[in-house]
Amino acid sequence: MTLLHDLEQTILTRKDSDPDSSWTAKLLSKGPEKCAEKFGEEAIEAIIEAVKDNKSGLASEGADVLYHFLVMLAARDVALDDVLQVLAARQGLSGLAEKAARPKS
Ligand SMILES: N=c1c2ncn([C@@H]3O[C@H](COP(=O)(O)OP(=O)(O)OP(=O)(O)O)[C@@H](O)[C@H]3O)c2ncn1[C@@H]1O[C@H](COP(=O)(O)O)[C@@H](O)[C@H]1O
Repeated sequence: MTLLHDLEQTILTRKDSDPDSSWTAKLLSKGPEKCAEKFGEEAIEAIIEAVKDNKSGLASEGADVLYHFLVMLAARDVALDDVLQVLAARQGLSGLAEKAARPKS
């Protein structure tokens, strides 16, 4: 399991959680459209840091982008592995896509 897979699993558990119990649960309770909107906001914040060449800011906003991307995927029932398999296939690794997406821990 990768760190992103672990985070995906945590986010999925929040789908059944009380919205008042966590930020993730609250965001998911607002629906896929709100999750997508939030992802867009975070992406813009990352773009701003990249344009400013603020490396630490870009790393921090990049983490927000990855987290909100996973929330957006979860809200639409798309698995991280579905995304990673597309990437792997583009590298000519379609037969090895699952292995590439989910290295043994
Ligand atoms: N990785 C993250 C993560 N990254 C960013 N965020 C939250 O995303 C929110 C977005 O930042 P903003 O500044 O836009 O938030 P805001 O201004 O409070 O929100 P708005 O008023 O704009 O809606 C912040 O509240 C951050 O804390 C995260 N919240 C949770 N996680 C992880 O998700 C998992 C589940 O966390 P809980 O939701 O706390 O259960 C844990 O592993 C957490 O580490």
